[in-house]
Amino acid sequence: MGTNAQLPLLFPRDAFLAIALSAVGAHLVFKKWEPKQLRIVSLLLLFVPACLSALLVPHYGALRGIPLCFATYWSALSLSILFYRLGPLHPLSRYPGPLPAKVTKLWHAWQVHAGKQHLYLQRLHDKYGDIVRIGPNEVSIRDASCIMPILGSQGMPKSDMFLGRNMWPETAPLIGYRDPAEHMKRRKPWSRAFSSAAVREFEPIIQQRVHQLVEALGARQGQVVDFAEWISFFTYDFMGDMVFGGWTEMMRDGADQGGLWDLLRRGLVIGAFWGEVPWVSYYAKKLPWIATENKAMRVMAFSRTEQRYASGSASKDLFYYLSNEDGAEKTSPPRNIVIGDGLLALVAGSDTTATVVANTMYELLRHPNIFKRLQAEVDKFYPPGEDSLDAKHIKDMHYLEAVINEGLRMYPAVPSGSHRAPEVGKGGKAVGPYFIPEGTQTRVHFWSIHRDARNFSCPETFWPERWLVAEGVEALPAGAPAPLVHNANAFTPFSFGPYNCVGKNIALAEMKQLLCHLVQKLEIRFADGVDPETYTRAAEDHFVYVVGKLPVVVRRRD
Ligand code: HEM
Repeated sequence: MGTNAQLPLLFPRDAFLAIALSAVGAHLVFKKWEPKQLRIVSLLLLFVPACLSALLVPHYGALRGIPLCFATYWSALSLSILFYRLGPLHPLSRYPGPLPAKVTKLWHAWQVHAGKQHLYLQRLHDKYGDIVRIGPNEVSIRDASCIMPILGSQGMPKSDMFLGRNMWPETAPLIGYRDPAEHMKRRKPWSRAFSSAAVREFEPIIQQRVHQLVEALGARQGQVVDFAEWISFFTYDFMGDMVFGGWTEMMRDGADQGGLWDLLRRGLVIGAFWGEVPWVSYYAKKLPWIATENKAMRVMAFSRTEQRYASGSASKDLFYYLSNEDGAEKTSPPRNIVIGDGLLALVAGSDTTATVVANTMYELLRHPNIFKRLQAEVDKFYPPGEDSLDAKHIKDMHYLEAVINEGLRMYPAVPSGSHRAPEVGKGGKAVGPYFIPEGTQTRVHFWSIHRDARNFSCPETFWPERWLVAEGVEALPAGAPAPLVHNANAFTPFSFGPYNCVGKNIALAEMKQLLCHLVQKLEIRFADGVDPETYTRAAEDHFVYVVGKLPVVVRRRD
């Protein structure tokens, strides 16, 4: 009996084979169910090989048998994954892309973390074509005909990218809702808040904050100021007013004294990384230092929300709609949802608008003739003495609109788009000339589409006139490339379809008012010795396009 107990279950060769086959089995489990729970992952990666060691210990003893078993199991698992991802059986095998990206999503996540994702993806599209495999289960698309089938109402729902980005799953904000019906329901108060009528209610806040910015810059005339920083001060102060009826006073202080900015920006960078590899975030969020950082942000958001609940509505700010103070819904949403959405508005509305205005100003400063033409239009509608804070002429200012459109075209605030994925259980979706298999993260790369000569003539040139020519407002100037290529359907800075930017109306109103008043009141030039290219080089794509310093000198015009 004692002798039988020591008999090995299998000969060494069969034992190794059994271990390798078990690893392939584990791969199939990971592939089919994508388990994230630590208990199940540990079971598959640690417990199973630990048990299988029993097959080798009788041959090699515990000291060699256990490590040998683990090495065999993990190697077989890695090889199984590698061969599948690179092999012809993978559903994305027909799509080209860089080898490391096909092997692991960590490759692309690293590019995202480095902040140059927008340029990296543009290079990939130039090299591989309109569809590129940028992860084992992910593609990027640069084909304007795919915008509607991917992003439109019959398109794809959101992917799990936002599960990774979201700091606290229990306070999922609107942007993270994957279920189309839930998303539509949750978007209703936002749509009420940003209807054309409601946006007019925000005009006095815009005017007051625009006036404050121009005064603050005017008070610093002759000094070097970082225009990009001041625009961010402005957008944060404005969004604080618009969302919560008041929060920050960065323009008054000339600084982010509460440290809100740093906290949110760090969240943006790490969130962009996690969005690429949601399973990493699942574990990372449990790490003590990340948990502490999350907590700081949460405490800040909670305290502001509590204050706003306590003070009630002095005006119809966004909170008024989000918390159902307008009484449009039968039941009010729980506080955690309101907190999540309030914070989303602050982040989604501040950095995006700031980045577009800073980039547009950068191009205006590089093209003094365009700046002059804009100034001439502003002076025509708002001659000296006329209050350019009164929005009455803005709708007639076609050149202002063209300048802003051109800024949005060249510098979409979300350059690399947000992810979608075919509906679960449908097997995949045909999108233009492509078939996207189920489980494939899919993005439309706005940056590349906006800078594609098939969509826009001279795509790398800041040329606002293109918008006027395209609308028939003026003729194509002599010497311009004819015919004008202008694919309006390819212009999607606010995305497209049911998940598009809900704040588009307010963002446009804010940017027009701001640029109009700035140009009426101030002369602006690059500070001496500034190399404008440094500004473009410093820009980074962390889901939102983040700009560097833009040192300028201003002079009052009156
Ligand atoms: C120039 C300024 C802005 C640009 C270029 C911009 C662009 C975008 C883009 C590209 C998306 C992603 C849509 C998608 O997933 O397909 C988005 C979403 C969103 N934006 Fe904006 N945005 C801007 C300003 C604002 C403002 C001022 C607000 C106001 C709070 C705002 C609120 C939102 C929200 C809540 C979402 C999520 C919508 C949803 O999931 O239903 N954005 N934005």
